[in-house]
Amino acid sequence: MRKIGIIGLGHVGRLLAHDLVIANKTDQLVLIDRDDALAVGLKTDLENAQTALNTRTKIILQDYAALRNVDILITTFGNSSLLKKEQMAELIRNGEAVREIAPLVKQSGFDGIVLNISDPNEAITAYLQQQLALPTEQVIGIGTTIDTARMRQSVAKAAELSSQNVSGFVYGQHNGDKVFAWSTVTVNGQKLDESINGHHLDQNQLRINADLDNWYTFKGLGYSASAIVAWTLKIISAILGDGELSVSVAIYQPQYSGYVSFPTLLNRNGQGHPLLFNLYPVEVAAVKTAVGAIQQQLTVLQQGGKIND
Ligand SMILES: NC(=O)c1ccc[n+]([C@@H]2O[C@H](COP(=O)([O-])OP(=O)(O)OC[C@H]3O[C@@H](n4cnc5c(N)ncnc54)[C@H](O)[C@@H]3O)[C@@H](O)[C@H]2O)c1
Repeated sequence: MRKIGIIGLGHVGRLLAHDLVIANKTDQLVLIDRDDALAVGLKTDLENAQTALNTRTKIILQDYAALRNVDILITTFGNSSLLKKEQMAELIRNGEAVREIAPLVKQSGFDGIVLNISDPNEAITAYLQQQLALPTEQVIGIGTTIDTARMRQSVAKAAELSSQNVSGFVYGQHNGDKVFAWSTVTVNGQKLDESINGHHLDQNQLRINADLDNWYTFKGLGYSASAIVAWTLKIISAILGDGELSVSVAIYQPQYSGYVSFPTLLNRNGQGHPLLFNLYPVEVAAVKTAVGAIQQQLTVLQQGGKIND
């Protein structure tokens, strides 16, 4: 039996719940939010939706104890409207949410895989791992998955190809010290310093275009959900046993003694092997800078940062 939990039923959590039910990706779904009316509304809507389906997902509401035998717990708590003010504005609030949620998850006896979406992603993932006291392999964050997808799409558009032809990764810190590791990027096996499909690609412009996608999404919608949910579903499939997936996710990287977004092979056990590329020295230095920035945020969280506004 497949069982998934979601904590936080805002834009991301509720779209994810919808897709899991519609595509029959789980047998049981535990839904939790601090807003009772929102949780009840979502459960009712999803149960009504199932009248049009030939499949059935059992929905369990607001019950931390039901997380005991969950395979994957997706954390999507937060307040994404704060991002309009400042990219790291959720740090303190989401730190408080971790301190509220973690004892309840622990008490349930949960021993599955945590996939954290909440931001600032790497620091909140690291803090969740510490507060849940689970092995690092079991606690991963979505990290720079979307940044990587946007980078590949930016390269693909410039080369007039589909993004399936592009490989390579963004390392570091989602929405912060992102490291576009151009040394890892290839288009059908060709490095970017060669002419690609008749185009000479400018890395600065590629980066600007990738970042612009984020800007347009937030300016128009005020949040982002579709891309993150699509990649979360791909990761869930890999963890539930459909094979292995290489993504740039927030993992504990012993080489850097901390959590950082790093290309990794995900499989049934959660974090599989980190993928080790020969980065340019400037890229290694940038990853170290990102690790330092993530560690600073983690220190704020560990010191019990409080909201003073
Ligand atoms: N890493 C990425 O690429 C990426 C992309 C999109 C969103 N995000 C992040 O994901 C998180 C969710 O985004 P969203 O747009 O759905 O946010 P949202 O503000 O729409 O919803 C957050 C939900 O979390 C709930 N919540 C807050 N604290 C809680 C707690 N202690 N216990 C239970 N529920 C709690 C709120 O009631 C709300 O329903 C945010 O942190 C956002 O920044 C990350």
